[in-house]
Amino acid sequence: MEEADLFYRQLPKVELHAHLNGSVSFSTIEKLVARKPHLNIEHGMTAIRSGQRRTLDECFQVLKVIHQLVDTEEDILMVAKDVIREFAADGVKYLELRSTPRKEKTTGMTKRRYVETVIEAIRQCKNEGVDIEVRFLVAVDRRNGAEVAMETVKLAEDFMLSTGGLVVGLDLSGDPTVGHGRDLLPALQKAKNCGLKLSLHLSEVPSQADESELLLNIPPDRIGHGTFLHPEVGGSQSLVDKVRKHNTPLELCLTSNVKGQTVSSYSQHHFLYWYQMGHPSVICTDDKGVFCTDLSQEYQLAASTFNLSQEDMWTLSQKAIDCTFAPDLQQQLHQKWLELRPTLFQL
Ligand SMILES: CNc1ncnc2c1ncn2[C@@H]1O[C@H](COP(=O)(O)O)[C@@H](O)[C@H]1O
Ligand SMILES: [Zn+2]
Repeated sequence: MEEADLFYRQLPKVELHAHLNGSVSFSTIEKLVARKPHLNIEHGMTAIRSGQRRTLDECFQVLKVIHQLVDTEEDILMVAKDVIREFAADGVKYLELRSTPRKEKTTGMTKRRYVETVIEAIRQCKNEGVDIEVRFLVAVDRRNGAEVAMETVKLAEDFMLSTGGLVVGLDLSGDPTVGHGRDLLPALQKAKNCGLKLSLHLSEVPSQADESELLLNIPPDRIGHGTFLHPEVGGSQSLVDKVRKHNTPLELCLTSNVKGQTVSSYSQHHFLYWYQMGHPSVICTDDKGVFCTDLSQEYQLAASTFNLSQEDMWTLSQKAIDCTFAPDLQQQLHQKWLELRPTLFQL
């Protein structure tokens, strides 16, 4: 392994934006395919390799293929445990996973059981001594509308209260070209009021300025992507001001945006805009399986693209601790970072 690779792998990291089914690795896909040969799914259908580009719409098709492969309780348990172990092996010390409980008829289990299964995976990894803290965000898929969103919020609230703090929040995701955030506002507001933290995908595609304006008024606790918020790309100063006023951290996923073609190249990524402003910006993977990446690679890409030093990247990873939805763990994580620092900078 090259020295730079080793540095980014050993760098302790925080992952805040990872969709469970988008994070399924090649080796887990192989196990799933072996369980379901009749589906005739090949790996080319579940991932977008280096140098390949897809439209965002095609990315959602890929996620649908993965959903076909991950459709029983055993699958979900295996996938969640594999994903957690892989993040841990990549040097992630704190992970916030998010996933959408699917309709009972597509998985044979209730949405409640779906969430319980992911929680079980988190608990099993903890008992096995995997060196990572994991928290969970229940995801609302915007394509399913207001009523399902409200049900999901209730489910998330129940789990927040019954899991001793493992469920910390709610994610809003799904195809950004479908539906309007306005309809989901009551559900999101309710989530916020009952103490769930909110991470919302905002302005992932152009022409969502109105929706973003509305959703930023809630306000969310973190923003996923925010690709088109700033004026240079069709957003507006008023959107930027809102984000700045609340100091709302952004979850930035370089490879996801480049492969999904909402950003034309790494050097054009809006990471630079926010980072230069000193705004809290957290590098994340989004869907490490689909986009064939991992968090160390994303850190390394940001460093090489924007000419940042290892020291800069250290600071970026350390600051991400303050953006987690687990305030009870932040002090302990800072301590861990301080303990690990000497070994890293001796390389
Ligand atoms: C690429 N950009 C993206 N934009 C918006 N939503 C995305 C996404 N990538 C993934 N998801 C959301 O995560 C689900 C898959 O994981 P789970 O089944 O929930 O674990 C997708 O169906 C979509 O709702
Ligand atoms: Zn996402």
